[in-house]
Amino acid sequence: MAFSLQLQQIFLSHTRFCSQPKSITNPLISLKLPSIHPLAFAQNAAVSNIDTGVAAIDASADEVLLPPQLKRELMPKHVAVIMDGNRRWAKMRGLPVALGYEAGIRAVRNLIELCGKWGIRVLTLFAFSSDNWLRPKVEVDILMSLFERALNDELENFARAGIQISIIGDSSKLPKSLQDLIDKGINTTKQNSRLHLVVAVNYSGQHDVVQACQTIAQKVKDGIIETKDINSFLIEQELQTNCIDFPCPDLLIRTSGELRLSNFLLWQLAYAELFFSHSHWPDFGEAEFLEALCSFQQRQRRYGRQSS
Ligand SMILES: CC(C)=CCC/C(C)=C/CC/C(C)=C/COP(=O)(O)OP(=O)(O)O
Repeated sequence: MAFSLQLQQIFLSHTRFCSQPKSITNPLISLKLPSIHPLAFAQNAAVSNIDTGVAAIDASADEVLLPPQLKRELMPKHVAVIMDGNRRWAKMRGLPVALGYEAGIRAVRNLIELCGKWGIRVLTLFAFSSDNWLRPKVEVDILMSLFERALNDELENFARAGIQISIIGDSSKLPKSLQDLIDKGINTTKQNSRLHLVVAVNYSGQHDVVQACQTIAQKVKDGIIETKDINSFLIEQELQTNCIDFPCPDLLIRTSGELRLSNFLLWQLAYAELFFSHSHWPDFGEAEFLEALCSFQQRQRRYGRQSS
């Protein structure tokens, strides 16, 4: 993608903030160019616009329709969401759990549309944690069939709306029909660049770090890299989010009043701003998203620097 190349060129021209060599033929980074670490920007006033995402969204700036409360230059590039409270929403209404999840999927559709309209580049949704297998089988089955139906219903719309889909997590444990549909979705949307929708299914943030460590340890053992080469950029490239141009969320939203991360994107959330909403996920609509974004735009992101 053009904007990703542009950012990576900027990154490569600001090498003093990274300890590893930046040649793209270097074996350390041969598979994928390094992603942009927030610290690289935070320490360099010359590229401070990139810190706020301006350069990144210029490519589609004409199509971005923001409400007056939001400033384009302060929009997050990557928003991640823990969509909590679907069952509670259903129980409060005396409805079966399945209807809570169906309402949750309507809220997902709405949020995807808003992200596309407001120029957010990446939306990562925590749809199913690897701990969720511990739920009653009937509930897991409901969720799996709802994922499948939703994906099936939306695939054509994604293609039309320029949405790329990726999955993080271990999808090999999902029903085969869902795995096939996911493969189809990834293939048919891979050229799209308006919004990258990343769905975490059977995902564990701790496991992601463990598998990255295992891959890196193997590279050391095979003599591809030395222990002293291991740094945060190298680790980030081995995480499952290495498929995303902006792997670290700027903003994490969790609904339903719970104040925890629940094993979601543990490495990638290091510098994210956190927003906790009291709404249950099915009630999280435009007004609630706007509130989260306004709150985000009032934050001073310092990455450890002193306040200005
Ligand atoms: C295609 C796609 C991305 C679909 C997403 C569907 C969706 C809303 C999934 C949320 C799944 C989930 C396990 C939520 C957390 O608790 P909870 O909401 O089950 O229940 P709680 O009220 O007990 O917190």
